[in-house]
Amino acid sequence: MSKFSDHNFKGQKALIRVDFNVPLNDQLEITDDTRMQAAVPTIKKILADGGSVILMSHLGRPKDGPTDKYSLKHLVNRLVKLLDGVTVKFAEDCVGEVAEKAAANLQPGEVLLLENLRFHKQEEKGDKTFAEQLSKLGDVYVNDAFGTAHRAHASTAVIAEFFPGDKKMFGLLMEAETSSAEKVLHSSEKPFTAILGGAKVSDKILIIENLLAKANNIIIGGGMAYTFLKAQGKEIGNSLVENDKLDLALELLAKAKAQGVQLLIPEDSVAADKFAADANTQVVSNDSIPSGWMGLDIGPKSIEKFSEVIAASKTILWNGPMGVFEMPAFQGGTKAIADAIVKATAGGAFSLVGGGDSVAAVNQFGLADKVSYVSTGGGAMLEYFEGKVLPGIAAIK
Ligand SMILES: Nc1ncnc2c1ncn2[C@@H]1O[C@H](COP(=O)(O)OP(=O)(O)OP(=O)(O)O)[C@@H](O)[C@H]1O
Ligand SMILES: O=C(O)[C@H](O)COP(=O)(O)O
Repeated sequence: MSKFSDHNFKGQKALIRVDFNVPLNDQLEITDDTRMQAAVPTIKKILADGGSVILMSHLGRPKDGPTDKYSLKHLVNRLVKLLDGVTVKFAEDCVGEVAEKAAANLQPGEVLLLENLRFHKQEEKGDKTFAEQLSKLGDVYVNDAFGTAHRAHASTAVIAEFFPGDKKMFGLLMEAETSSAEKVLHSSEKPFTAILGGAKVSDKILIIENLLAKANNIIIGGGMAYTFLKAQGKEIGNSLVENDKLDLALELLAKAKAQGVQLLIPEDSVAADKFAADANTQVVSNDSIPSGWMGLDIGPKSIEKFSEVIAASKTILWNGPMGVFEMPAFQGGTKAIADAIVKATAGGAFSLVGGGDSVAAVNQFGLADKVSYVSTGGGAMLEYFEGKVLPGIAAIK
């Protein structure tokens, strides 16, 4: 493995895996470009050395091949702006003739953005031939995708096999992220509170088990909470649920109790009669969400309880919004939890916020500079905290 800052990229084509999985609205506009901004120092150093840059990333979770909604072409203009007007070319496929030609024609000082890696099924399968095809596009491989480092995919892990030790390295973002996470891991003052929310229930529910060994309090909000509530036999109406995780949820509740960890689940919700910004809403107890309604935010009692626990914490880890914060009617819970974290931070706690949407929420509320560290990793950050060696990191080392 080579050290990024010691490497001179003059005349080289650097193939960088970035995590440009940014949130887009219905008009396909970027609503938060934190992850793109975070990759800029790495890109600029390569261009300043006299090299050229080939960027590859996924966007969302496309299931059926190329889909306009998930095209990285929607990011080109923003990238040009963030790079102060540098030429950014776009290849409509990440492998094959289109990509190879575009890479071959790339001049020093230019950037080429490849189309969404996940338009090919081979990416997530970690296919070797696909990884080798990608590897041919660049002279050196730089992994700067901390947010995707927990995935053992072709572009994040397998590809590293095709570069010799002095031609593969981490980028500046990856270095910064891992050193901040190490700081928290080794200096976590108690009480340590982990706050989890969002919609990726099956991904994140497994992380809770490992957090039980580290945290004093685990707060569950967002879509994830309803799997726990249903497991306890509560009526959750049409709320988000993963029925194959009900037993696991019960097991986690029992384990938390046995280990003396406070696992907090929301008592009430802001429920809606449809998943829409103009839905009818009502605050309901989580004992019984009316049939046909769905919980889209935590309610006032939950906010009060969660805020008390946060106020007494010295280390706070937050991933996943408390509700559908993209819609004003359901952003109250996420905003209140963000405020509680900011207050605790001002009082001396260390707070780390990570995850595409959690970071977007903190930015939307103008609070990003009031927490201790904003990470571009959501799931990746959580897995790092579990002490796992992330595939994207292991592949380079
Ligand atoms: N009660 C809920 N029902 C349905 N969706 C919800 C609910 N609460 C939150 N969400 C949605 O969860 C999404 C974010 O979840 P996600 O798990 O992707 O978080 P994240 O911060 O982006 O983390 P990561 O970076 O790991 O993906 C948001 O789009 C939000 O609208
Ligand atoms: O947003 C994220 O957590 C990363 O970009 C990884 O996305 P994934 O969960 O779809 O693999």
